Amino acid sequence: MAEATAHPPLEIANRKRRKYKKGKTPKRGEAPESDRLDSLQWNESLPADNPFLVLAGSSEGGFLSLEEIDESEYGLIGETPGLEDGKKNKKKKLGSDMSKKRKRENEDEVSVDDGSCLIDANEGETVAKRKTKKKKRTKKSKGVSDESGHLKGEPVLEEGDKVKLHDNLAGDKFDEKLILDEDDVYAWKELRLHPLLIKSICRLGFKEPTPIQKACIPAAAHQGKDVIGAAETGSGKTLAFALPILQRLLEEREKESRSLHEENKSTEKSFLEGPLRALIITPTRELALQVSDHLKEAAKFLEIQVVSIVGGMSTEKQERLLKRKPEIVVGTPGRLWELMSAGEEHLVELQSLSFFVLDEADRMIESGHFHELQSIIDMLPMTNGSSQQSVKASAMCKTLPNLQLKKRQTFVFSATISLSDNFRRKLKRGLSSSKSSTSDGLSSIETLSEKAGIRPDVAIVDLTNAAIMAHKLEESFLECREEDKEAYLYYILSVHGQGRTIIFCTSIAALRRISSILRILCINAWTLHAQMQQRARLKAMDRFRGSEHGVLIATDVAARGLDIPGIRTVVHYQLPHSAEVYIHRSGRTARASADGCCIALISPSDKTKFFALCKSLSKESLRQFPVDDAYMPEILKRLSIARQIDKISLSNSQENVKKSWFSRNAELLGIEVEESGSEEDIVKGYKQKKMSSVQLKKLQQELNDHLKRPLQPKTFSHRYLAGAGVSPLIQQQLEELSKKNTADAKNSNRRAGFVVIGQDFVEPLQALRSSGHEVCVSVEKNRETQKLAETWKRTKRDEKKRAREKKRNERKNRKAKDGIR
Ligand SMILES: Nc1ncnc2c1ncn2[C@@H]1O[C@H](COP(=O)(O)OP(=O)(O)OP(=O)(O)O)[C@@H](O)[C@H]1O
Repeated sequence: MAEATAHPPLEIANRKRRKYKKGKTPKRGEAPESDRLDSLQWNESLPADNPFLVLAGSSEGGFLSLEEIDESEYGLIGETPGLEDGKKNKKKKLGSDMSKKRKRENEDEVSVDDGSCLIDANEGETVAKRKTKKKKRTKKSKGVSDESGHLKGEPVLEEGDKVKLHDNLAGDKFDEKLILDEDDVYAWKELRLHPLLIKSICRLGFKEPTPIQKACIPAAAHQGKDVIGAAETGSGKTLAFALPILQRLLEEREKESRSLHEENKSTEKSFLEGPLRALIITPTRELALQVSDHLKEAAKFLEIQVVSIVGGMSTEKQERLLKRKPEIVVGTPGRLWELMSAGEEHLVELQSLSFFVLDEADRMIESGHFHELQSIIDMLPMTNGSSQQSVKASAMCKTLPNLQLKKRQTFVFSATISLSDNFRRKLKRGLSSSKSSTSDGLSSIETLSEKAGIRPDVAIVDLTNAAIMAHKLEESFLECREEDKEAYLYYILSVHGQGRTIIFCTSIAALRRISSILRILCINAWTLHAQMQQRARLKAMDRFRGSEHGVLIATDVAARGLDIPGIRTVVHYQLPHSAEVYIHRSGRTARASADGCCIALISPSDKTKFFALCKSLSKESLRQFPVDDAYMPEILKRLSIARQIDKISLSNSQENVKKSWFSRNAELLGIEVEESGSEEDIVKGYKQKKMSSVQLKKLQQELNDHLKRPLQPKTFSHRYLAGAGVSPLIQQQLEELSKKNTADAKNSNRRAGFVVIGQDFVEPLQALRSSGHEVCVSVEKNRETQKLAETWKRTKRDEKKRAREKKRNERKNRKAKDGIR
């Protein structure tokens, strides 16, 4: 059954994302022996005082676009106790909930911008009231989404609120389905969280706190301490700072309503609107939106507004949202500072700010937005200010109960924070309180923490393990020539393309190129980079989230914090700028309790960088990603056609852009444009255009023919319908067809026509586990091996020399003896 194209199952296969065909066999461009890692030479150009060991950030440019330049700096100073494996992950649900929500928000531009959330803790009548109010408000600010159109509710918290809240936990009011019972989340009990928070946790299905949550929540929520927290990627750091914030806000409300009750004052008070209590800053927009979603999920049963303030979205809408006085604001430094410097009331009245959070703190200090962050920090009231200052603060905040004028807590979190002993000692001694204190040799993250007002009794929770990477992550590399990277990427996606994959590039140019090639090859890939409109960025993220085997090609804008369930593979198409970025990029997979793998594509020019990276992460060996070379001829054939198509399409579109620019400008100037050049040139131009369009059609047809057939290894026998890379569904259909064919053959006394042999897709992680082998990547060891090899060669050379001399001497002696005779 060689002509498989005629078969209906294969017709189905053709409609699938990946298309296959057996093709001719051009030779795979093998990397020269000298380029292979096994024979890697210590590159003398790597200086003894390795520049990659210095973690330095550029000081110019935009925050996002800076992640898309072609320079690298590696180096991590890590010291760390192990991280327990103690988390159970139900994040899929959360992830899909969030994704659905974002989808809803995306449908309405306004709601995306808004990102505010009202979490309702009131009884039925209040809900009714709120509904009417909501209608009014929606009328006022046309187009505001349901979620962000939250209205001021009127909760009545009285004596015995706790009991009421417990009743809420019983679930009579909320018809929300909880994944877990209160009994299932017993492990959370010791953290003494508010019952409504426990209910949210039941809803999220998180059976037990992760180690970072266990360590941070008591210190932050009950001891009122500042926290510097470091733990591996995907370990639940967001809730580690979010839960203490919500806990304290809830406790304060209860106390306040109790004291109002004691004073026999009306306890009918809205907690929805109030001064800003928590300001959370993240380095990227997507992360800010994700963190605010996460907070909303955690605060599902509370009456707390969370608003996200990020760039790329309507400022007016965000101002409107801030007028509702949300207690929690999550944002990026650029837009926050833009609004603050314009005097946005809610953002500049910071006397009652109780929480200041820097998520992915080490990223904040690296580039352009540091100045904006610094300006925001300068606006914050001092945490350990004099009593005079407190008096001033109290005077300014007449509306605030004393309760809320407590000292501010600062949380600094990341997966890659390393604090010097000097800083730890300094913390013990007590930091100087002045904001103008200059860095006395402290690294920037330390200066930042100090300036943000970290107090001396800060809880430092460092749970990063010695390897720093997520413990269920399997790292690997694939060595190839620069020009073969596209082929190997296609190999990974087509032979092993199971689950979601993120491909990281450092430059937007590379991202554009590979996304165009992959699209021509019918692999539907979405892109994410800083030059995209925010709307398009969110759309790409949503589509990627919604596609089970989706492919996202991203710059380092997506490297930090993004939590998308089901990412099985991370491909480092280009190596990142620093070891930190490598850790964060790789951490998009193997999150919470899931596993995953990352593959770094290493060309000869990447080796120096790669060695430096391995050295700074203390890696001596790494697994080589296994490649079945038998697939490469067909892959290279497809790729060669795709490149030709890409080239023609690119030059056509460039021509069109040029033309449209010219005619547009001519139109603006009111000039009539005539075809330039001689008649001969014009005819030649038309001919060329026609030729290129004919060629394009021909190439497209040729590629379609290749893609119609399953991707098969060169050794594949035509007697079989299916080879590797056939999805389980197609495999099953082919087997049924085969059975039918065999039965028909029996009935008509013919020999059975075909046999089906195939295999399910093997995802990269499985392939790596089954046949990836360890290769030494330590520069020192490579140097030692090289020395040994050189010594061995020298010994051999000497031995040969000695043998030759011996022979020569023997010959001489023989001749001398013969002469004497
Ligand atoms: N106690 C828990 N049990 C199970 N899953 C949890 C728990 N806490 C958080 N999660 C889930 O784990 C995932 C990762 O959490 P989060 O995004 O907070 O990680 P992170 O440590 O901030 O990662 P990164 O360093 O990459 O930013 C999320 O999907 C979250 O819902």
